[in-house]
Amino acid sequence: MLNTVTGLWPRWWDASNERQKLFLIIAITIITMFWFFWNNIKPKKAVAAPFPPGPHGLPLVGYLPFLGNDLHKKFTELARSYGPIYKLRLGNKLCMVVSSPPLAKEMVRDKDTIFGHRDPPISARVLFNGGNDIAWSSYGPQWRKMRKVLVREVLGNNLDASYALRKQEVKKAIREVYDKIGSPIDFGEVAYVTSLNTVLRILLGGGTIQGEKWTHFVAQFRCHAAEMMVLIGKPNVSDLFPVLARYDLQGIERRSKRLAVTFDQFLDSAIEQRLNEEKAHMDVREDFLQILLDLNKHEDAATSITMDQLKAMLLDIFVGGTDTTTTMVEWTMARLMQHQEVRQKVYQELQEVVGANNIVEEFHLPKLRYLDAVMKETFRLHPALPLLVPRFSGQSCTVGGYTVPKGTTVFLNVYAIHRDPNLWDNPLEFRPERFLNDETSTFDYSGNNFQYLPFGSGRRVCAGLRLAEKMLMYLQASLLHSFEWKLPVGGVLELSDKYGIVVKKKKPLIVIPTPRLCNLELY
Ligand code: HEM
Repeated sequence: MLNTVTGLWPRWWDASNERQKLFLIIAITIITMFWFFWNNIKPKKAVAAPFPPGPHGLPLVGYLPFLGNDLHKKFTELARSYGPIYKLRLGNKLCMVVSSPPLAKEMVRDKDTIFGHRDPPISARVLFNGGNDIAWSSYGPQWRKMRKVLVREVLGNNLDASYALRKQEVKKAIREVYDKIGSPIDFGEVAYVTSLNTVLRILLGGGTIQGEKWTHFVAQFRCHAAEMMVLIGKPNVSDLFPVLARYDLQGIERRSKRLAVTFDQFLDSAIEQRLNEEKAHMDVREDFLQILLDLNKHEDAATSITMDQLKAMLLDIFVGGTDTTTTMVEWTMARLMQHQEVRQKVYQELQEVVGANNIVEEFHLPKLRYLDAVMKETFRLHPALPLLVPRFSGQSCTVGGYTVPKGTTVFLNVYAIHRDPNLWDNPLEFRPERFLNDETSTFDYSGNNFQYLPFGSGRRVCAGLRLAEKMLMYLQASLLHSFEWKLPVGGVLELSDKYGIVVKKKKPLIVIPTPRLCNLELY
């Protein structure tokens, strides 16, 4: 029996071994098939896109200590090492910098609602009605309505109506320069005083404040405006480290609150005076204040605005239009001083289009094609806002295949795009003719070509574009047509810039005017 059993055992063992092998083979096949099926058929779990590359900073402060003073240049330099999109941490804030046309398009055209938000600094939040103006408010119904009111109701049909007010100020500027014929003058100061007067005149100057009273009003406004620009432009520890905001270590919030009250009182008194003029049926010329007061009385919810919105919009137009215009007029003149042959062509065009016995009028402007190219080339090399107004991502998304988390501050580096040798021939050369070529003659300021974005692009493109174009060309053409300008003997032309909310010339442009027009009554 035992023998039988032991005799059977090896055979059974062999057989059972075979069975085990078979079982093993079947099991492996099933597991392999299952694994294959699982990996290939089941819906794939999304693998998160990586973060963009970027420089490492220090704990707590991030890259802040390495930024230096010229943010636009530092950001351009970093793009050479890290590519067209990179990240860096500034204090508590995650920031990204984008500097190529395809990525700019992806951001402000394809994903415009995500990047249509802003993250205003505390100073702007305090000064601009809680950040509920146009420039600082986030994308949403309030911003959409305010922007529509500005673009359609205020600037839409009324720009031509306010031409008389612009003309009055430009004529005044020409007279003032004429009084200084032959002596060196600070061209930026002339441009600033004229821009300030022009913007305030079209905003508030249609009423009865005239003469000495107006001069005093402008002088006061100038002081407050200067402080406002300092407060908005100053890096604030409270913005970079929100946990410290309650201590207001630099006193910026406190000063902004005080200034906000001053502006409020200032605008209140201008509004009150206008309402009194209305009551007394005085003859008031159509300025933006009048248009906005009429909208304040509208019943229609789509266009009516509150008094707070009215004041915020007046400040937006003021801030948007003054420093930017001044800076661009000064840069253009500096470039013309550097390039005599370009200057001669501008004068030749003015001679043909306007003539020596006339002053420049706004209807001449569309015919000044060469001057237009000069301004575009100046904007290319010296965009007034080289990083635009920073955007803020409202939700997480990807750009260029990289993750951009919700709440990231995004800078679009227009300065780098405008000077990119892959996009522009000899990009550092000042050559207005490039805007008269077939390829580039279609470049305009609307932001539709992502290679050229001096006024931004997408939904948040500059809301005052039409006014800006008119003011800039009119002022520049008038100052050029009325005078020859030259550098003082031994004067050196400096073209370096200084970073700020608006990137200005580092050193003032000092030039000497001489009259060009034969008819002295034109001055
Ligand atoms: C040379 C003149 C000017 C330049 C270079 C300029 C440039 C710019 C730029 C780059 C932006 C940001 C765009 C973006 O984020 O994509 C902007 C926004 C804005 N600008 Fe201008 N600007 C000028 C004149 C004006 C004028 C005259 C006004 C007044 C009506 C104005 C009102 C605004 C407003 C309200 C915004 C905010 C738009 C928004 O966030 O929706 N700007 N500007």
